[in-house]
Amino acid sequence: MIHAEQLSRPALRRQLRERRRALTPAEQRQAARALYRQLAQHPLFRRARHLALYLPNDGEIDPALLHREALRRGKRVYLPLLARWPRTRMLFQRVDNGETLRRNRFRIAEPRPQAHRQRKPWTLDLLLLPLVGFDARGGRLGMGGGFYDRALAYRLRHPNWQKPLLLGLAHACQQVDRLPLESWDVPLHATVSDRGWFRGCRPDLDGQA
Ligand SMILES: Nc1nc2c(c(=O)[nH]1)N(C=O)[C@@H](CNc1ccc(C(=O)N[C@@H](CCC(=O)O)C(=O)O)cc1)CN2
Ligand SMILES: Nc1ncnc2c1ncn2[C@@H]1O[C@H](COP(=O)(O)OP(=O)(O)OP(=O)(O)O)[C@@H](O)[C@H]1O
Repeated sequence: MIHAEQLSRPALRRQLRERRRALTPAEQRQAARALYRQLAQHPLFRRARHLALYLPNDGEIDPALLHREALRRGKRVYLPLLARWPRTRMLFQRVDNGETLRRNRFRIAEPRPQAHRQRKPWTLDLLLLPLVGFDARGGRLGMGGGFYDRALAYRLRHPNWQKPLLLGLAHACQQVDRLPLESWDVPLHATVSDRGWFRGCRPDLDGQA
């Protein structure tokens, strides 16, 4: 496992991004299926009515099987959408099966903005977050844009607000021993990888299994 303290944040990001990009298509497919098995029957997924996930980029683990299953079970599925202004803002917008998407400035597909389909993050039940690196206590390293941290900043002001449940999705090889916690970092309740669950700042999640 990588010892995160010995590396700068950019160096750590570079190493971990290289790792996930190095996975072969067969390894990616296998990891996506293993992730699906970890989550599809879990009560936290089964109970969620409004859930946000992402379209994979740069070797991220692919939640497409969960996406399809969520739609099959009649859940509402949301994707991140970068706001035109301010450019640091990220919104969550509901998507339909087969809806045409466009590419944002990072070349990641996203829905065309439609205000009536957007939902405030604190009203979602479950948020599945992409990540570059994670640790076993809820630490998350993202792509460096601060988009998720900004969208979730209300959590730091309202620590008792429960929604949504924050689950990081990862390849097992993205785990590091300990990520330094920045003042704006919003800890994850847990991270789920193709090899299992890592409870973060909600040790009581066990009680919900
Ligand atoms: N799948 C997925 N969707 C997501 C995110 C994510 O991490 N994963 N985001 C989570 O925040 C937002 C996009 N954030 C991003 C931040 C930086 C880069 C990135 O690749 N930066 C390049 C430079 C690209 C450029 O400027 O043209 C780089 O660092 O190499 C990509 C996405 C919204 N959608
Ligand atoms: N709540 C916030 N308000 C204002 N700026 C923020 C907030 N959260 C993060 N930022 C800024 O965003 C920048 C990137 O943060 P960080 O490196 O933690 O991003 P990240 O978690 O890797 O990215 P992402 O959340 O997009 O995946 C930091 O310079 C930080 O100042």
